[in-house]
Amino acid sequence: MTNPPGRPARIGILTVSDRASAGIYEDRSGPAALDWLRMHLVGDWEFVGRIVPDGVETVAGAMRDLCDTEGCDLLLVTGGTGPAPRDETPEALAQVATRFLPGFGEAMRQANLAEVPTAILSRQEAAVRGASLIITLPGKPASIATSLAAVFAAVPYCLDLIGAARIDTDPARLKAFRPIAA
Ligand SMILES: Nc1ncnc2c1ncn2[C@@H]1O[C@H](COP(=O)(O)OP(=O)(O)OP(=O)(O)O)[C@@H](O)[C@H]1O
Ligand SMILES: Nc1nc2c(c(=O)[nH]1)N[C@H]1C(S)=C(S)[C@@H](COP(=O)(O)O)O[C@H]1N2
Repeated sequence: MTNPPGRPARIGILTVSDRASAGIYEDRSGPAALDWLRMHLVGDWEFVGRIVPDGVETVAGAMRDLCDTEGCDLLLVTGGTGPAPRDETPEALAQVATRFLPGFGEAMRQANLAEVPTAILSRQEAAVRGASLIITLPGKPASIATSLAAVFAAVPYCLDLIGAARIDTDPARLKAFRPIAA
C-alpha cells in the first residue's frame, strides 16, 4: 500500500562529524541512511540533507532548522552519540525534544550489540519534536542499516500518531505495523 495523495513526507538526514564536515573524509553515513530509505520506502517522499560538526549548538541548530523550517516529518541523525567529549548529539536532542521514546534506543543498541560489543557505548535514541520524529544513530556507516532495521516497523505508525505525513514501506523488505488500519 502506498501513501495517498497529499503532502509527500519530508525526510531529513543530518550527519554529525567533525571530519566529514571539514572534508577530511567523505561522509559515508548520510548516504548509507539515504540508500536504506530508498530501498525500504515506497510512495512519494522528499529528502533534505545536512552535514555539521559535533557540538550542542551546531547539532541542535540543525535539528531545529530541519524540523521547523524544512518541515521534516522524520529526521535521521548519524554520529556524535558516543561517550567522547566531542560527542554531544544526545545533549543537542535534549534541547530540542518535546518527548522521548526510550524503546528506540533500547532496540537499536540491542541489535548493534549483536554485531559489536562497543555498541553499548552509543547513546542513540529517538524523540519527538512537535510533529517530527528524530532518530539518532551511531556514526559508523555499518551501524545505520542495523539500527534502522531494528525499529523501522514502528516508524510509519509513530508518524501517524504525532500528526506527521504518512510513509509506507515495501512489505517485501520490511513490513510496517499499524495496529489500526489507517
Ligand atoms: N559520517 C561518516 N562517514 C564515514 N565514516 C564515518 C562517519 N562518521 C564516523 N565514521 C567512522 O566511524 C568512526 C567512529 O565514529 P566517531 O563518530 O566516533 O568518529 P569521531 O572520532 O568522533 O570523528 P568525526 O566526528 O570526525 O567523524 C570514525 O573514525 C570513522 O571511521
Ligand atoms: N553496529 C555498530 N554499532 C556501533 C559501532 C559499530 O562499529 N557498529 N560503534 C560503536 C562505537 S565504538 C561507538 S563510540 C558508538 C557511538 O558512535 P558515534 O559517536 O559515532 O555516534 O557507536 C557504537 N555502535
